[in-house]
Amino acid sequence: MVSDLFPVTMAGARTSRRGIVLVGPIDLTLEGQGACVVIGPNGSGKTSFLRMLHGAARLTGGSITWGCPTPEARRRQAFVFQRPVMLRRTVEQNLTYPLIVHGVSRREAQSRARQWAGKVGLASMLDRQASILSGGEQQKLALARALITRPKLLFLDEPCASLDGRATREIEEILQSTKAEGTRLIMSTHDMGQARRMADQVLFLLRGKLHDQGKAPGFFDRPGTPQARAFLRGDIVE
Ligand SMILES: Nc1ncnc2c1ncn2[C@@H]1O[C@H](COP(=O)(O)OP(=O)(O)OP(=O)(O)O)[C@@H](O)[C@H]1O
Repeated sequence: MVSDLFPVTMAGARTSRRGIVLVGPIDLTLEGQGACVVIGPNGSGKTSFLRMLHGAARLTGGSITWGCPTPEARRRQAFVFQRPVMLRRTVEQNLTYPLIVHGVSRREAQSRARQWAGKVGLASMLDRQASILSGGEQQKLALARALITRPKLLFLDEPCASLDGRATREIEEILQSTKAEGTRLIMSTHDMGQARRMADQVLFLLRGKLHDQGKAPGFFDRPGTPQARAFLRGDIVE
């Protein structure tokens, strides 16, 4: 039996760089369902929070405890960055690569690559160089490349930054069906429309601390702190 990743518990968790705390200490337990959306002003620590939880930023204090051993938890997570890094290869090769690295046969990898390219609307672009795709197409490829490994948890850092309305909607549709299939999403966004559309749970970061949190949609109507209220109104919060 495969044990569950969740709940994950952060106890005094923090990450620092050259002695400066980027985010933390954070005390928080996350359960395994739905989309958790991380919001907050620029520099409040959203990216650092995601990276710390994923293990991409070193924990410099406190602990993070998964429902299963940490190496197993990390194997079952994927991370989509704000500016996806593409292999200088075709769309198909970008999709087959993570599978082949995990020991999947080339034939099986190609079949799954075609299936995933179809799911994200890139079926006609399999032979195209990934580097010449548009921003929206690259972000869809990055999503498919993350999802093709069937992660239980997907981190997304501003997945729709600099995308237009249509590309944003397409990405959100993929994320909604990913969520419906049981993958936990933890994502940051500056787009409060997107936060409202996507969130089951909201974390509001301010100056590297978890300042407020709540379930959606209630959080958006009744944030618990004046700072969260001001941020949601669009006021400058520092
Ligand atoms: N590698 C690093 N070295 C030093 N400081 C860093 C590093 N990465 C982030 N920081 C600092 O940590 C703080 C939090 O940054 P982070 O990128 O996590 O915030 P954010 O909420 O994601 O910001 P944004 O909304 O602008 O993307 C900022 O003050 C940033 O300058």
